[in-house]
Amino acid sequence: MSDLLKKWAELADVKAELASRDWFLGTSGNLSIKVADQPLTFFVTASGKDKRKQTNDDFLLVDALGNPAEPTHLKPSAETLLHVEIYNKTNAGCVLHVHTIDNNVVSELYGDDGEVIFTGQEMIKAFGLWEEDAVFRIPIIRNHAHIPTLAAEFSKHLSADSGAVLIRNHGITVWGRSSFEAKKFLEACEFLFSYHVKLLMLKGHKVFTS
Ligand SMILES: CSC[C@@H](O)[C@@H](O)C(=O)COP(=O)(O)O
Ligand SMILES: [Zn+2]
Repeated sequence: MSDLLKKWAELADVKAELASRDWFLGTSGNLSIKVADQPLTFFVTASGKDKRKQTNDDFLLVDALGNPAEPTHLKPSAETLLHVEIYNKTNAGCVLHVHTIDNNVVSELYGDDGEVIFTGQEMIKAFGLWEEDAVFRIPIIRNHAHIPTLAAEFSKHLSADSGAVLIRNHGITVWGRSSFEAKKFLEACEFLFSYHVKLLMLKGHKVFTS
């Protein structure tokens, strides 16, 4: 198998796994994997597709500006510019973006604070934070409809080779050095969001019934 096909297969595997979690509702979500550094090329999901389906049109190769790197009838994801920012500013190898109810609820709950903070939970070790009192922060940015504006705001939070940013009432974008790391980050984020939302709901319930 060529290196290009290996990258395609790697991204297809991640996509299938996220689909099995039902994280691509209503054609939402986009994924990418870096293929080469100089010049930058990466596979990104084609825009507007049902990402739960597996087809030969799932991904296309794009360049450092997010434009198709070879002739194709496919359109790169509407949010390709965010992927471009990540690959240009970090050593990330893979970028994952999903819309879930939990990530949207958390982004709205803490949107005015500009970040959500997690501490005292075993799961934050997934982000490489091993100290008992470690704190994990996820920035929350406004959901600008104008993608270059969204990408510019998103870009301010790109200082590490792995990380996560919530886009308010939209979704989460996570990146990692490898597809393994990006998926681990995404799963850990969604675990924390789901835990937090359930805890708040139960606490509210307790307040009302006690
Ligand atoms: C209901 S999908 C909304 C889209 O604008 C976008 O947010 C998204 O995640 C998918 O867009 P896509 O262009 O398919 O990558
Ligand atoms: Zn989106």
